Amino acid sequence: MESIFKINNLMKQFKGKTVLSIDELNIQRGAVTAIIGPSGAGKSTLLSILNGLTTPDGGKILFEDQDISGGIKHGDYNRRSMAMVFQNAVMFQGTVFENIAYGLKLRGMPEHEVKVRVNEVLELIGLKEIAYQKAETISGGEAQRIALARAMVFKPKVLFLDEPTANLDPANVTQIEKLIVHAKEHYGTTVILVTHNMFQAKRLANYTVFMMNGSIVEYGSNEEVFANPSNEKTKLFISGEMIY
Ligand SMILES: Nc1ncnc2c1ncn2[C@@H]1O[C@H](COP(=O)(O)OP(=O)(O)OP(=O)(O)O)[C@@H](O)[C@H]1O
Repeated sequence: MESIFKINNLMKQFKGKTVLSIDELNIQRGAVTAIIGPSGAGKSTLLSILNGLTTPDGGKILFEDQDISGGIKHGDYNRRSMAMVFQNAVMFQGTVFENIAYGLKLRGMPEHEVKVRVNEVLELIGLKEIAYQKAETISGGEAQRIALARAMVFKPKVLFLDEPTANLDPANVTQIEKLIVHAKEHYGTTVILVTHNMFQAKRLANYTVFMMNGSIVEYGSNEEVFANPSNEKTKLFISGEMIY
């Protein structure tokens, strides 16, 4: 398998405290990689560095063999290959359709093409019937599905998800997970998912990174990490026995 991201000797500090220290990490292209670990382990910081939004204080990070250690600027070509969804999505004013179409229009995509793309994702997320409803009137679960649709409509090379299903009911979780698998299988999207839900990591990921105190404790295929972890701390964490 080919690596889409390559990290070496990565270091990040906040106010003099080291919050991330990673010797080596290669993220596989076209796979779902889950990042798990206790609160404060550095998961979101790592995601933000991979996404080029946060710059590391040391080390090197390559995206498709280009050095992005200095971050990725707005309007940069690489910025357009990546999309990100956080928990608790915020809707723009306007309809559900307009929310999803907005970014494509901004990029100058012709109207008819926008329509085709947006309708395709609306179908996928099962929200076609509320396409013309005002976005501010929809439920939290629907908003989160729309946020994912807004990211997926670009068919991004990389999709970053930070706790995308936190606080959602099982039906919405299932819809979102289906969409993530669809992005991987039909668009060839590389998905990097931060989750507190161990079962979700197990269900969705091909690879899992287990982090603690800013470092990687274990990284491997899901079979390795969940069925046969090599580190005692991983065993405790995935069995729910770790107290932190
Ligand atoms: N902008 C910032 N300024 C200061 N400290 C920060 C900043 N962002 C993160 N940190 C600190 O860095 C450490 C790692 O935070 P991070 O959010 O990456 O952890 P996490 O594993 O994603 O946690 P959680 O699961 O709670 O979201 C924490 O100690 C946090 O307080």
